[in-house]
Amino acid sequence: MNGPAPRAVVCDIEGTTGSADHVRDVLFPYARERLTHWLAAHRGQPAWERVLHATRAHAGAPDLDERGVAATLAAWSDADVKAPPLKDVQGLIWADGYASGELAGHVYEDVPPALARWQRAGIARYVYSSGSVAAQRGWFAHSDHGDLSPLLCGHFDLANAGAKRDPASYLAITARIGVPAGATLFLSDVREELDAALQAGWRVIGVRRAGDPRGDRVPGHATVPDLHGVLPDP
Ligand SMILES: CSCCC(=O)C(=O)COP(=O)(O)O
Ligand SMILES: [Mg+2]
Repeated sequence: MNGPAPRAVVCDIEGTTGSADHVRDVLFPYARERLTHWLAAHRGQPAWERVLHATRAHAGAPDLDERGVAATLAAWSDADVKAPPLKDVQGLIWADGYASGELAGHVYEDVPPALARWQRAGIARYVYSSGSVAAQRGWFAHSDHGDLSPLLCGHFDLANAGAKRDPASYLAITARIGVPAGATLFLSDVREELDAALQAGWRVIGVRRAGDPRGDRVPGHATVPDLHGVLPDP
Protein backbone atom coordinates (compact mmCIF):
# COMPACT_ATOMS: atom_id res chain seq x y z
CA MET A 1 0.00 0.00 0.00
CA ASN A 2 1.47 3.35 -1.06
CA GLY A 3 1.20 6.66 0.81
CA PRO A 4 1.15 7.35 4.56
CA ALA A 5 0.47 4.42 6.89
CA PRO A 6 -3.25 4.21 7.77
CA ARG A 7 -4.09 5.53 11.23
CA ALA A 8 -7.74 4.44 11.11
CA VAL A 9 -9.64 1.56 9.53
CA VAL A 10 -13.39 1.86 8.93
CA CYS A 11 -15.22 -1.40 8.20
CA ASP A 12 -18.56 -2.10 6.58
CA ILE A 13 -20.59 -4.96 8.08
CA GLU A 14 -22.82 -6.83 5.62
CA GLY A 15 -20.69 -8.65 3.02
CA THR A 16 -17.41 -7.38 4.52
CA THR A 17 -17.00 -8.30 8.19
CA GLY A 18 -20.23 -10.31 8.45
CA SER A 19 -22.28 -12.60 6.27
CA ALA A 20 -24.80 -11.04 3.87
CA ASP A 21 -26.72 -14.34 3.95
CA HIS A 22 -27.10 -14.07 7.73
CA VAL A 23 -28.43 -10.52 7.42
CA ARG A 24 -30.89 -11.51 4.67
CA ASP A 25 -31.99 -14.91 5.99
CA VAL A 26 -31.90 -14.42 9.77
CA LEU A 27 -31.86 -10.75 10.82
CA PHE A 28 -34.27 -9.24 8.30
CA PRO A 29 -37.02 -11.88 8.80
CA TYR A 30 -36.56 -11.68 12.59
CA ALA A 31 -37.33 -7.95 12.60
CA ARG A 32 -39.99 -8.09 9.88
CA GLU A 33 -42.04 -10.70 11.75
CA ARG A 34 -42.01 -8.52 14.89
CA LEU A 35 -42.77 -5.07 13.42
CA THR A 36 -46.49 -5.05 14.21
CA HIS A 37 -45.98 -6.42 17.71
CA TRP A 38 -43.11 -3.99 18.45
CA LEU A 39 -45.21 -0.97 17.41
CA ALA A 40 -48.15 -2.09 19.54
CA ALA A 41 -45.95 -2.88 22.54
CA HIS A 42 -44.21 0.53 22.43
CA ARG A 43 -47.25 2.66 21.55
CA GLY A 44 -46.90 6.19 22.93
CA GLN A 45 -43.25 5.77 23.95
CA PRO A 46 -40.50 8.07 22.57
CA ALA A 47 -39.04 5.37 20.27
CA TRP A 48 -42.53 4.65 18.85
CA GLU A 49 -43.11 8.40 18.27
CA ARG A 50 -39.72 8.68 16.56
CA VAL A 51 -40.29 5.68 14.26
CA LEU A 52 -43.80 6.80 13.29
CA HIS A 53 -42.74 10.37 12.62
CA ALA A 54 -39.65 9.37 10.61
CA THR A 55 -41.53 6.75 8.58
CA ARG A 56 -44.25 9.21 7.61
CA ALA A 57 -41.62 11.80 6.68
CA HIS A 58 -39.44 9.38 4.68
CA ALA A 59 -42.48 7.94 2.87
CA GLY A 60 -43.92 11.41 2.22
CA ALA A 61 -47.18 10.17 3.77
CA PRO A 62 -48.07 12.32 6.81
CA ASP A 63 -51.42 10.57 7.34
CA LEU A 64 -50.13 7.01 7.78
CA ASP A 65 -51.59 5.31 10.86
CA GLU A 66 -49.69 2.70 12.88
CA ARG A 67 -50.88 -0.09 10.61
CA GLY A 68 -49.77 1.83 7.54
CA VAL A 69 -46.40 2.49 9.15
CA ALA A 70 -45.97 -1.24 9.81
CA ALA A 71 -46.84 -2.03 6.19
CA THR A 72 -44.43 0.62 4.92
CA LEU A 73 -41.59 -0.67 7.09
CA ALA A 74 -42.30 -4.25 5.95
CA ALA A 75 -42.22 -3.18 2.28
CA TRP A 76 -38.89 -1.41 2.82
CA SER A 77 -37.52 -4.53 4.53
CA ASP A 78 -38.62 -6.72 1.61
CA ALA A 79 -36.92 -4.41 -0.90
CA ASP A 80 -33.83 -3.85 1.34
CA VAL A 81 -34.40 -0.09 1.23
CA LYS A 82 -31.80 1.64 3.41
CA ALA A 83 -34.44 3.87 5.01
CA PRO A 84 -33.31 5.34 8.36
CA PRO A 85 -36.60 4.62 10.21
CA LEU A 86 -36.44 0.96 9.14
CA LYS A 87 -32.82 0.74 10.30
CA ASP A 88 -33.83 2.37 13.59
CA VAL A 89 -36.62 -0.07 14.38
CA GLN A 90 -34.67 -3.11 13.13
CA GLY A 91 -31.86 -2.21 15.54
CA LEU A 92 -34.30 -1.97 18.45
CA ILE A 93 -35.94 -5.31 17.62
CA TRP A 94 -32.60 -7.07 17.11
CA ALA A 95 -31.40 -5.68 20.47
CA ASP A 96 -34.16 -7.72 22.12
CA GLY A 97 -33.02 -10.80 20.16
CA TYR A 98 -29.42 -10.37 21.24
CA ALA A 99 -30.45 -9.80 24.87
CA SER A 100 -32.57 -12.98 24.89
CA GLY A 101 -29.87 -15.04 23.20
CA GLU A 102 -32.05 -15.74 20.14
CA LEU A 103 -29.62 -13.86 17.87
CA ALA A 104 -25.84 -13.80 17.51
CA GLY A 105 -23.93 -11.52 15.14
CA HIS A 106 -22.18 -13.39 12.35
CA VAL A 107 -18.56 -12.25 12.15
CA TYR A 108 -16.05 -13.91 9.82
CA GLU A 109 -13.21 -15.72 11.63
CA ASP A 110 -10.50 -13.43 10.21
CA VAL A 111 -12.14 -10.28 11.64
CA PRO A 112 -11.32 -10.55 15.40
CA PRO A 113 -7.58 -11.18 14.76
CA ALA A 114 -7.49 -8.32 12.23
CA LEU A 115 -9.09 -5.90 14.72
CA ALA A 116 -6.65 -7.05 17.42
CA ARG A 117 -3.69 -6.68 15.04
CA TRP A 118 -4.70 -3.12 14.14
CA GLN A 119 -5.22 -2.32 17.82
CA ARG A 120 -1.68 -3.52 18.60
CA ALA A 121 -0.38 -1.31 15.79
CA GLY A 122 -2.14 1.76 17.24
CA ILE A 123 -4.62 1.96 14.34
CA ALA A 124 -8.11 3.19 15.31
CA ARG A 125 -10.99 0.85 14.39
CA TYR A 126 -14.48 2.00 13.41
CA VAL A 127 -17.62 0.53 11.87
CA TYR A 128 -19.74 2.28 9.23
CA SER A 129 -22.89 0.44 8.22
CA SER A 130 -26.42 1.18 7.07
CA GLY A 131 -27.43 -0.82 10.13
CA SER A 132 -28.10 1.56 13.05
CA VAL A 133 -25.51 2.16 15.76
CA ALA A 134 -27.71 0.10 18.11
CA ALA A 135 -27.75 -2.74 15.56
CA GLN A 136 -23.98 -2.57 15.14
CA ARG A 137 -23.35 -2.58 18.88
CA GLY A 138 -25.59 -5.63 19.37
CA TRP A 139 -24.00 -7.46 16.46
CA PHE A 140 -20.42 -7.07 17.74
CA ALA A 141 -21.22 -7.40 21.46
CA HIS A 142 -23.08 -10.68 20.85
CA SER A 143 -21.01 -12.06 17.98
CA ASP A 144 -20.36 -15.73 17.39
CA HIS A 145 -16.77 -14.92 18.49
CA GLY A 146 -17.85 -13.35 21.77
CA ASP A 147 -17.91 -9.68 22.75
CA LEU A 148 -15.80 -7.77 20.23
CA SER A 149 -16.79 -4.32 21.55
CA PRO A 150 -13.42 -3.70 23.25
CA LEU A 151 -11.75 -3.94 19.83
CA LEU A 152 -13.84 -1.07 18.38
CA CYS A 153 -13.44 2.68 18.82
CA GLY A 154 -16.80 3.86 17.47
CA HIS A 155 -19.74 3.40 15.13
CA PHE A 156 -21.22 5.37 12.22
CA ASP A 157 -24.58 4.89 10.52
CA LEU A 158 -27.11 6.66 8.29
CA ALA A 159 -28.25 8.87 11.18
CA ASN A 160 -24.91 10.17 12.45
CA ALA A 161 -22.89 10.13 9.19
CA GLY A 162 -25.30 9.92 6.24
CA ALA A 163 -25.79 7.72 3.18
CA LYS A 164 -22.94 5.37 2.34
CA ARG A 165 -22.86 6.31 -1.35
CA ASP A 166 -22.44 10.04 -0.59
CA PRO A 167 -18.87 11.40 -0.30
CA ALA A 168 -20.12 13.97 2.26
CA SER A 169 -20.71 11.11 4.73
CA TYR A 170 -17.03 10.17 4.65
CA LEU A 171 -16.03 13.82 5.11
CA ALA A 172 -18.32 13.91 8.16
CA ILE A 173 -16.64 10.80 9.61
CA THR A 174 -13.20 12.32 8.99
CA ALA A 175 -14.23 15.40 10.96
CA ARG A 176 -15.50 13.20 13.81
CA ILE A 177 -12.53 10.84 14.16
CA GLY A 178 -9.80 13.44 13.71
CA VAL A 179 -7.71 11.27 11.39
CA PRO A 180 -6.75 12.75 8.00
CA ALA A 181 -8.73 11.35 5.07
CA GLY A 182 -5.53 10.10 3.40
CA ALA A 183 -4.68 8.05 6.50
CA THR A 184 -8.12 6.43 6.76
CA LEU A 185 -8.78 3.07 5.10
CA PHE A 186 -12.32 1.92 4.23
CA LEU A 187 -13.20 -1.73 3.64
CA SER A 188 -16.46 -2.55 1.84
CA ASP A 189 -18.05 -5.01 -0.58
CA VAL A 190 -19.94 -2.30 -2.51
CA ARG A 191 -18.37 -0.41 -5.39
CA GLU A 192 -20.43 2.78 -4.96
CA GLU A 193 -19.44 3.01 -1.28
CA LEU A 194 -15.75 2.65 -2.13
CA ASP A 195 -16.13 5.25 -4.90
CA ALA A 196 -17.69 7.72 -2.46
CA ALA A 197 -14.96 7.19 0.14
CA LEU A 198 -12.28 7.59 -2.52
CA GLN A 199 -13.87 10.88 -3.62
CA ALA A 200 -13.59 12.05 0.00
CA GLY A 201 -9.85 11.34 -0.12
CA TRP A 202 -9.92 8.05 1.81
CA ARG A 203 -7.97 4.96 0.88
CA VAL A 204 -10.12 1.96 0.01
CA ILE A 205 -9.94 -1.80 -0.41
CA GLY A 206 -12.79 -3.95 -1.70
CA VAL A 207 -13.74 -7.15 0.12
CA ARG A 208 -15.49 -10.02 -1.62
CA ARG A 209 -16.13 -13.11 0.44
CA ALA A 210 -15.88 -16.63 -1.06
CA GLY A 211 -19.10 -17.63 -2.80
CA ASP A 212 -20.42 -14.08 -3.17
CA PRO A 213 -22.77 -14.28 -6.18
CA ARG A 214 -21.47 -10.90 -7.43
CA GLY A 215 -18.03 -12.43 -8.10
CA ASP A 216 -14.65 -12.28 -6.38
CA ARG A 217 -13.76 -8.66 -7.26
CA VAL A 218 -15.37 -5.30 -6.53
CA PRO A 219 -15.23 -3.67 -9.97
CA GLY A 220 -12.75 -0.81 -10.16
CA HIS A 221 -11.05 -1.52 -6.83
CA ALA A 222 -8.25 -3.68 -5.43
CA THR A 223 -10.09 -6.54 -3.72
CA VAL A 224 -9.24 -9.06 -1.00
CA PRO A 225 -11.17 -12.22 -0.02
CA ASP A 226 -10.73 -11.65 3.75
CA LEU A 227 -8.88 -9.40 6.21
CA HIS A 228 -5.87 -11.68 6.85
CA GLY A 229 -3.48 -9.66 4.70
CA VAL A 230 -4.92 -6.19 5.35
CA LEU A 231 -2.30 -4.16 7.28
CA PRO A 232 -0.39 -7.19 8.58
CA ASP A 233 1.99 -7.04 11.56
CA PRO A 234 5.38 -5.66 10.46
C1 LIG B 1 -25.87 -5.41 12.16
S1 LIG B 1 -26.05 -4.27 10.93
C2 LIG B 1 -27.30 -5.02 9.95
C3 LIG B 1 -27.09 -4.88 8.55
C4 LIG B 1 -28.03 -3.97 7.89
O1 LIG B 1 -29.12 -3.69 8.37
C5 LIG B 1 -27.64 -3.39 6.68
O2 LIG B 1 -28.40 -2.65 6.06
C6 LIG B 1 -26.28 -3.68 6.20
O3 LIG B 1 -25.72 -2.66 5.53
P1 LIG B 1 -24.13 -2.53 5.37
O4 LIG B 1 -23.98 -1.07 5.19
O5 LIG B 1 -23.45 -3.07 6.58
O6 LIG B 1 -23.75 -3.30 4.14
MG1 LIG C 1 -21.86 -4.11 2.83
